[in-house]
Amino acid sequence: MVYTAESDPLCYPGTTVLRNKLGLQNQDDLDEAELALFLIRADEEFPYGRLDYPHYMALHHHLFQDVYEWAGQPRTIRIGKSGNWFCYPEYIDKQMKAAFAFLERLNFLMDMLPPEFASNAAHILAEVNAIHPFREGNGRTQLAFLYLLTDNAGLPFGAEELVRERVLDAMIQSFDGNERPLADLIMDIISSTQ
Ligand SMILES: Nc1ncnc2c1ncn2[C@@H]1O[C@H](COP(=O)(O)OP(=O)(O)OP(=O)(O)O)[C@@H](O)[C@H]1O
Repeated sequence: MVYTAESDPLCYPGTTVLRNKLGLQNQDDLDEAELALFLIRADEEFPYGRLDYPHYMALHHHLFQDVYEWAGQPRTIRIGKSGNWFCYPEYIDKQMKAAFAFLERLNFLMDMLPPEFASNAAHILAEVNAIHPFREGNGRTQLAFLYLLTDNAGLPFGAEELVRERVLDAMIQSFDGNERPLADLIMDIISSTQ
């Protein structure tokens, strides 16, 4: 996804292409390789963890370790999308700790009725999206983490509900303070019978 970014030391000089382990300096080539390598890692077993902040970072590392040196590490520059600026990097650590403390207080969303699970999971995802801890790969890490939350709660995960436009619209609305579409989407995901 294209970001509004400040001059970025993570990019090859004079470009908006992120430095990568493959040495690819063309964005289309990088997109293609990144997706292929991500899909291989997404198919593997995810790292074990406590559904906490370190686990979230480990998940990103797992998914993007073949592409970026900084996989699993928070970004250091300010970024935004379509006029929405995400958490300034100096506050990422504090905000992530707060989001994951909330999740722990809710006992990681276990033993909840589906609508309660959906609205709380939507809130966690909305928070983590507004923080946007990584320079790239946030959306895919969010959805991988949602899968871990459903799995831990013994709920199904209907991946067929993940229609790109619907996910994007729900995330953007959550950024603007309306978490309802995201909760409805999660409700459909966990109601899946496929
Ligand atoms: N204008 C916006 N405001 C808030 N959130 C947005 C906006 N545009 C996209 N997003 C969210 O940002 C996330 C995508 O972040 P990023 O591009 O870092 O992840 P990705 O995994 O590389 O991309 P994608 O999710 O598109 O595959 C998604 O959750 C998306 O819904």
